[in-house]
Amino acid sequence: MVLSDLNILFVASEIEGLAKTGGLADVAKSLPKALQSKGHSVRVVIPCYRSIAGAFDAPVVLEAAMMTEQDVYVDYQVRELETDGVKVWAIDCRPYYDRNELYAENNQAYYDNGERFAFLSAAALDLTEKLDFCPNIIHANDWHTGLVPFLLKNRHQNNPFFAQTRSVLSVHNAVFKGVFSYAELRIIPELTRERFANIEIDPHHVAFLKAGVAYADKINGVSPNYATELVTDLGSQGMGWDFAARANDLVGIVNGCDYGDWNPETDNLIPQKFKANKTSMARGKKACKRALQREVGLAQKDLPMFGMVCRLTEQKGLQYLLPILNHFLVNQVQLVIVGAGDPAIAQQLRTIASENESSFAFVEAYSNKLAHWVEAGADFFLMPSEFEPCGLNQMYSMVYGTLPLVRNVGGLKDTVIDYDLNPEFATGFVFEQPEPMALLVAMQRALLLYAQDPTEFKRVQMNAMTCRFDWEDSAQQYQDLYQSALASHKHGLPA
Ligand SMILES: Nc1ncnc2c1ncn2[C@@H]1O[C@H](COP(=O)(O)OP(=O)(O)O[C@H]2O[C@H](CO)[C@@H](O)[C@H](O)[C@H]2O)[C@@H](O)[C@H]1O
Repeated sequence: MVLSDLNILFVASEIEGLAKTGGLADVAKSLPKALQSKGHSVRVVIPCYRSIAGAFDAPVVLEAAMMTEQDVYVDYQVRELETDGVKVWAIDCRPYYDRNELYAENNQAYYDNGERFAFLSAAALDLTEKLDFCPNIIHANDWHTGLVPFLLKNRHQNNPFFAQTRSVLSVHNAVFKGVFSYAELRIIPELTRERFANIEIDPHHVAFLKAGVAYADKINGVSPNYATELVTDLGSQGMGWDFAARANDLVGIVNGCDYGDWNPETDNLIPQKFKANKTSMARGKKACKRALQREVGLAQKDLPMFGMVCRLTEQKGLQYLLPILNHFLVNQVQLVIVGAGDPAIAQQLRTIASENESSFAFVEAYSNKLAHWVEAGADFFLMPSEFEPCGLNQMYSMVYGTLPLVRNVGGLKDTVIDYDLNPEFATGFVFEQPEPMALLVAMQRALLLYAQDPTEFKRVQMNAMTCRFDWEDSAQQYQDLYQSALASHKHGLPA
């Protein structure tokens, strides 16, 4: 097998540029692009959501019907789009995907998500055969596509088209398992004919993520440290046994940073571009900070600024920040949070913002422009996550000279070097304990460096700006993982 010549079918529920709610989308755009530039033929399969601009005008490359239940066929079309030179096959099946959002509305998951994403997995296999794109590797991502490896082994095990195909599952976030009852999954007849104890969470429910973990030929967590956490009870969020059973096939591969999108020298979204030298950075960041202050209504002063951009969930560590926020804002400091999600967290942030109008801004939104502005204009970027499989914003922050302040978990541990532990190579600040006081102490440490030693602060910013997390390196590791999947026997059903 010539390794630069693989056919790779990358199946995901979102992709940056077309449909995005979080970091999975960034990976679904950047990794296929990096793999393609290594010479592989890559196709990305996603649902054709209503929100994808121009999707319904994109050319139809396949009209198909897939049998779901006995004698029941579901019609679908495949529309061909492109992001950054990579072909995307969007499954146009309007009853499932023509909705306002991707997964949920008003914080309420769609009632038929089990069926919608079971269909995505089954149709990905159906369409690749009908389009005669014979994949060496099918790369599934998270629970949404966890049934891909399951179906490859339980539906297509004797299909000659897939005789040489192996599957890989990337785990971006094991907290979401995709749990559905057998009764909800009638469109997957394999699951109505018999029970699969190895993917069940109880006699009536299966978890799509367990299906992916049980049946993929190879599995990876999205950072080396996350891969080690996944085999523990705590880090796997209840799936430690499943991951431990596959420990020999589990590796960690850190995500990269797409420097085409995130780079202060070329970023057309930010108010002033800047380079990785002290003068350019100081001027550029100052202009970006002023613009950000104006945009979010903060006092236009030369104050140290902390930023945060995230989904509002406990994962992101807001429960550590909220109790200390008022206390921290007593300092000569500013803080801006851009986020959307949990209404209760949003309400608390709104209240604190109304009490601290000149020093704290909360923008309840999902805004790519503001994400770039915060990365460029802030001095520090907060990621006090309870858990963080990899994290991308800490890498984005670094290249903008915005020092990440992170908890020592998951991929944050693999990517940020703490100032006090290793001043020479430091790129940010790291704290250990999952508690508000530990976060506060780290924030005070960051402030101290900023206020007491501006020259040293700039040196650390330069460290961060010149640190590289290239997708090319990660793609090389995925290529190695694909190779080991291809070398593995087409094993039968796991016990
Ligand atoms: N309000 C907002 N406005 C604008 N942009 C916003 C935003 N909220 C989030 N984003 C953007 O969404 C992405 C978030 O990426 P992360 O990796 O930090 O988190 P996420 O938890 O979604 O991803 C999961 O998958 C990724 C990919 O593997 C892992 O890195 C991560 O640890 C794991 O939890 C970034 O591009 C960020 O800028």
